[in-house]
Amino acid sequence: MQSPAPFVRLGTRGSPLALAQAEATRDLLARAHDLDPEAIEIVTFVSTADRLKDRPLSEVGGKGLFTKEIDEALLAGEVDIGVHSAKDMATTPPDGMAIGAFLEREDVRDAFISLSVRGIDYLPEGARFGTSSIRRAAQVLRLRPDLRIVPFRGNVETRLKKLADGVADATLLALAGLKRLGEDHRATAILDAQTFMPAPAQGAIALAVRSGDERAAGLVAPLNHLPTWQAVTAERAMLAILDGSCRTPVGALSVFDGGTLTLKGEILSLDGKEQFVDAVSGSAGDGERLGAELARRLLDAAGPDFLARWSAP
Ligand SMILES: NCc1[nH]cc(CCC(=O)O)c1CC(=O)O
Repeated sequence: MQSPAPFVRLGTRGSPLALAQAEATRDLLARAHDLDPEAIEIVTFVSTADRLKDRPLSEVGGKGLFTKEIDEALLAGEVDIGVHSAKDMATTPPDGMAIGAFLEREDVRDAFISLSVRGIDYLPEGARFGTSSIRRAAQVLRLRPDLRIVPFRGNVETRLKKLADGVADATLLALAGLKRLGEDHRATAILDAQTFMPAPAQGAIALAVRSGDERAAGLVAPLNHLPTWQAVTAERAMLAILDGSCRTPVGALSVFDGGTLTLKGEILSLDGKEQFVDAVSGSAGDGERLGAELARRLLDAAGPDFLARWSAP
């Protein structure tokens, strides 16, 4: 006998973190619409980023690679909702797709993890720092130019295993991911977001839908968290102008004070020696404009050739 068609299908990558995010989405959908969670099917995809996991993302082409396969399945009608880490998404959604909601953001900060020392300052001269993020590498090198950056890709578990195997002396991971995996006790220290600005949209989960799919849009709408939407919109608008493809180190931090959003941002040279930081404030609903304004200010300060000089190959 054929089993009944699922009520709604979620598309996700198959990593433990991606699955945890899809399961959280399923539970929120079930609760918001009084559905049996069993009626919500989770369909997993292997992304290009997962297949090319031995090469730095800045090399293989960046953000769209985490979402491509899921985007295609969504457009083909094989799934109804794509569940993504917002920081892995291209700043412009592919044709025919829209972001229907951002779930309430987790902690935006990065966690420092080491099995030998309690903070970046304590690493011995020339220690190996494992990261494939050009933002994290630049931020770490800015403080500790003596450290050696070693490539460190793979999912969260793989990276923790690499640390245990001695591939590097320390690494940085998003605290949000560790929390969602119940692994935040692995954090040796939590970095201050003002000095170690997170990636734009870090800690937020985006729900993608087909443009014009009213049913899917209606399903995800109650899950949208407005302050997250506003903050992530501002951060992604900044990123869209600075660099949409992961090739320039960019950090961002949104802070709310009542209805006012302050967006702080930075761009760095790959070696961390040059850094431009600025902030803009305005109405929280004006994120697109705030992000664009901050990006222009940073570009003006850095000079016209900064991005060309300091983009990853
Ligand atoms: N690029 C990989 C990625 N994409 C999202 C997260 C963490 C979860 C999040 O930011 O929501 C991670 C891992 C990491 O940076 O440690």
